[in-house]
Amino acid sequence: MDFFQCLPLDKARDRIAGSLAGVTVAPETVLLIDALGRVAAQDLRSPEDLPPFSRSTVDGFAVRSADTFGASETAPAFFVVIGEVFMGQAAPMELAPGQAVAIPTGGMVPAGADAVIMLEYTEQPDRQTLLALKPVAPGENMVAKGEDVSAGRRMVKQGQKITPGHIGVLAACGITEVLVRQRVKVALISTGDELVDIHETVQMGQIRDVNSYALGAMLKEAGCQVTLMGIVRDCGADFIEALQKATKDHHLVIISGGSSVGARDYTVEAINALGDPGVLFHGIAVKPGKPTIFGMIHQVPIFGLPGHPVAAMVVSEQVVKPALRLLSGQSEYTEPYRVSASLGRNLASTPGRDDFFWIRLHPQGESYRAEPILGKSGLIGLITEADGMLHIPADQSGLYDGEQVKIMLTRSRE
Ligand SMILES: Nc1nc2c(c(=O)[nH]1)N[C@H]1C(S)=C(S)[C@@H](COP(=O)(O)OP(=O)(O)OC[C@H]3O[C@@H](n4cnc5c(N)ncnc54)[C@H](O)[C@@H]3O)O[C@H]1N2
Ligand code: MOO
Repeated sequence: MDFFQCLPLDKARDRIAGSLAGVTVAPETVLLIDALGRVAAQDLRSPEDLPPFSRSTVDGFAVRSADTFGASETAPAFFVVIGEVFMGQAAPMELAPGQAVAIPTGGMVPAGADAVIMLEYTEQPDRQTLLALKPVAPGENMVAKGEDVSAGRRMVKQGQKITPGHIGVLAACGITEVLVRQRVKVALISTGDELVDIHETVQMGQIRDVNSYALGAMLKEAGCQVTLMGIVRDCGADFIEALQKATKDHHLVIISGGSSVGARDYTVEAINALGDPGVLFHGIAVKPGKPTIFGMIHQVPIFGLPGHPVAAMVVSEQVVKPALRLLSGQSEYTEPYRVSASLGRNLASTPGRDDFFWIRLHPQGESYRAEPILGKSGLIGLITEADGMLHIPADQSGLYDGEQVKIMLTRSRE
């Protein structure tokens, strides 16, 4: 396979999606608190109304709203206070016209009442008498039974990533365990005779293995269970053994380095040797990231990423992450958050190739100025400055200084 026959990015993504159709990690049950960030393996519907009874949202008096009609400071509405609701207890009384009940924030609104008047808009000449100094509308200052979530409503959709909000609503319904997809188990292999692990001392000519750590961190952030398989020397037999081991216990394998055409490049041969269908493409029309490899060894997708760390990170973001979403059963593709910005300089791009630029955002008035971080793809130091990425699609030949662009955020400013 000739890697200079580069596949367009959209075709590469389609080929990956086609290969992963029906390949999804198995479900497992986890405790609610451990479900954060996991992908729901089933729809979750509320077994009950939330709140299960009407509740006050203020400290005040539960009343019939009609009884407060026309009330004002000069002509207050009169009520007889028939009792008090206590926090955490059922309200046993039923309000008749002209009656009011003292109620705390969160207390159960008694039968017959349809609104709560805030304490500060009332006066109590004595314990039994209440003056309402302004009217309240039906439903004011209270949450009706089932108003938050009605029984049977879908709270989480199968394939959705579970957020703190989902956890909250599930807790409110008393759901203690959730069926989610397993974390995608990813094995990372770095290749290259020049690489040493970060714990070792580097000799002249050697460099530390950046990709295992940078890619491992990206994948962990994406919710994967990551195994660093370490560095494999550029030798056919060792490499095949490492890859075989990785495919046995993982859902996805990433190899970095050894993807371009060269005497030491065993990745393609090894993937083809280990099982069908083998390599499905080698080379994508993307900069950086051209020498990317994708293959499947039986049901396990294998990515060969460029050795240059920054290029490997771009490909991870743009190509590996969509594959992870499919593997983890995520039903919806949510575009990464983008912010509008004005481009800070002219940027040339080659038509027929998708270009990605790392961007630093500078606040400018109500918006941002996008400053491209330009440098060779081997320079990892650049990326620490980046807030996001700019994509120039294959059908464009560049952008001008001052043009409005959309930046995909790769980090949040907290
Ligand atoms: N004649 C050509 N040479 C190259 C081309 C080309 O089109 N024609 N493409 C260049 C591009 S672009 C890239 S990217 C690299 C891809 O090469 P490989 O994927 O085979 O990777 P290596 O040769 O093993 O490494 C490239 C570079 O990255 C460093 N590296 C590798 N792994 C790591 C790691 N884990 N941590 C840190 N740095 C790593 C490695 O030392 C090399 O400097 O090919 C170009 N060549
Ligand atoms: O394609 Mo290389 O991956 O530009 O750095």
